[in-house]
Amino acid sequence: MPAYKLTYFNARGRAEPIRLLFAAAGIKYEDVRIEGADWPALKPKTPMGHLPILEVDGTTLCESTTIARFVAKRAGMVGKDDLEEAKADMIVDGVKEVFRKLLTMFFEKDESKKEELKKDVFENTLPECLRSFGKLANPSGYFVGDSLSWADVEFYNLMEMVRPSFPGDLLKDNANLSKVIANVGGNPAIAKWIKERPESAF
Ligand SMILES: N[C@@H](CCC(=O)N[C@@H](CS)C(=O)NCC(=O)O)C(=O)O
Repeated sequence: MPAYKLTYFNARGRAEPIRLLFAAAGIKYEDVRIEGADWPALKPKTPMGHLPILEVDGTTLCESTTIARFVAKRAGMVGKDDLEEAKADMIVDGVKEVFRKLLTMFFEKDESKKEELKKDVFENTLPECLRSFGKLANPSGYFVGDSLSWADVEFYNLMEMVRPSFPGDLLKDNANLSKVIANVGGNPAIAKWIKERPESAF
């Protein structure tokens, strides 16, 4: 059995979709969380100078979406054929667009600019994304086929990130997306991971 070692900071951030996928697949891995103080020494040893990285069978992978796709492939969670795979990729790329805007907002130092970005994300980006995604998810609550894929997991993770700072229920008029959330959150292995995972700010 391959040995997997995932290295990131003690945060959910860009590593959490990968951890959720490992959990869903029941694949054992080492969940290494480094301290900020240890990063300068590790950085030059990583393939592109950032985290997360995944070490597997003597190869070190980086880029969180690449790693998530790789784990999803090993778990049989990318879709049944190339069209389903492309649809799952499309959803994940859409999720990452929103994620990028959220990060820009979180790290903005100028308070008035931050407020503007926040308004734009919550009044435009997110509602538009949810409207589109709601039409792309099927009524059983999956983006592709009739079982959990990494697209569902990435979407779930995005919603976990935005929900605490969004006033009201983001998905109240969106039955398909509510079902996606229920399918992912109700997966016993994922629910167990969420209950037991280490505390982290983000
Ligand atoms: N596109 C990369 C971005 C990775 C990235 O920016 N990682 C941050 C942590 S979330 C990092 O390593 N920051 C420390 C640094 O760049 O020195 C990915 O998705 O993995």
